[in-house]
Amino acid sequence: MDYSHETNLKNFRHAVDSSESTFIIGVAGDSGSGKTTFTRAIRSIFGNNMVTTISLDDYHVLDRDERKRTGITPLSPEANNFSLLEEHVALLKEGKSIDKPVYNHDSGKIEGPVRLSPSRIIIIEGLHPLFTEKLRELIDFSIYVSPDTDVKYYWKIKRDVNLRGYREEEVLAELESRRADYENYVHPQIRFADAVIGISKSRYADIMNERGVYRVVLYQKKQDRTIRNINLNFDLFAINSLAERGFSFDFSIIEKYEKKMGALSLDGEFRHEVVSLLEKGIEMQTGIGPVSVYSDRSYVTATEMVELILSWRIINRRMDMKYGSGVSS
Ligand SMILES: Nc1ncnc2c1ncn2[C@@H]1O[C@H](COP(=O)(O)OP(=O)(O)OP(=O)(O)O)[C@@H](O)[C@H]1O
Ligand SMILES: O=C(CO)[C@H](O)[C@H](O)COP(=O)(O)O
Repeated sequence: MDYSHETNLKNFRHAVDSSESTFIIGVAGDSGSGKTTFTRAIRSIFGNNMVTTISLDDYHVLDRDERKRTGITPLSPEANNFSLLEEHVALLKEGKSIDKPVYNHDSGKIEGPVRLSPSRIIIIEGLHPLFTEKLRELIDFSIYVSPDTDVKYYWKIKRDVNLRGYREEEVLAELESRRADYENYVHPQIRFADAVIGISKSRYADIMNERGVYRVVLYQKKQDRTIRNINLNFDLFAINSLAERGFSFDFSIIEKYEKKMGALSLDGEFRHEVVSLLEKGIEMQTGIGPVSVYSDRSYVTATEMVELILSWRIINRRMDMKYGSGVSS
């Protein structure tokens, strides 16, 4: 579908295309917490060629053997080159290319460098995107992904055993050996994030469910203004007569991380019609349509709802940076 005739010049696509600087999104969280999964969804919502992702694993300075020998975990600041990362993010923000190292998860070795030229949006995802003040200044919008321990352990074991060649006992031992560094160096970044995604077991499904059904709470700092409100469409008649799967939601304002935050809690699976207005809004703003990830589905999960809501929030932030209060004119 081509929405270009419906968009005025002040849309997200125009804001992104006409700007010299790169919009930087930081996605922080523990290993196996769902950062890559979430980042991949945002990329497909915005269009893969508009967004480049950088994994902060590439900024490890100790390879796997060195970490094993010294007992230093990848979560420790000593295992990572933050000054190179800061230098690179600053260059990318100015639209300049970088020569980036590469951490090879198969061999456990540091390789490269490879040349990387920035696209208009860059997502830096990893253990420490919000670790230093300089990084926090450079990042325009930040997300912390925070699944409960039982969910995280299940995901991490499944991923590392099936895709990274580890045995379950090795993954559990590794998780145990990282616990203190997680608490000391990774989790404290949560208070700097613009949005926090909490994930826990759904009341409608087991942790080990194939459809990805979880309870997801989106904590967000208050926004000064929105470019336009987009309704979610809870049609009670359609829900009563059509929905065959359960869901629930609630919203409250809570005091968290020393500030007031909105907490939107979504659980279960929602009829696709609920998010269709939101999808249309995103399609019009990005000039990409239909939002290909979910358009042909009867149901979306709470995680997918949050991916769409956060994409809308990112669009708002980018447009606000470009046009400020003149955005709706
Ligand atoms: N929202 C989700 N719903 C269902 N499963 C998920 C979700 N997010 C993550 N997973 C599962 O958890 C595994 C790990 O997720 P992912 O690779 O995204 O984590 P990560 O934070 O990027 O990890 P790392 O930093 O170690 O690369 C995935 O392979 C997937 O099986
Ligand atoms: O915490 C991690 C983030 O993905 C990894 O464990 C870290 O990057 C080291 O990778 P590997 O376990 O493959 O040596």
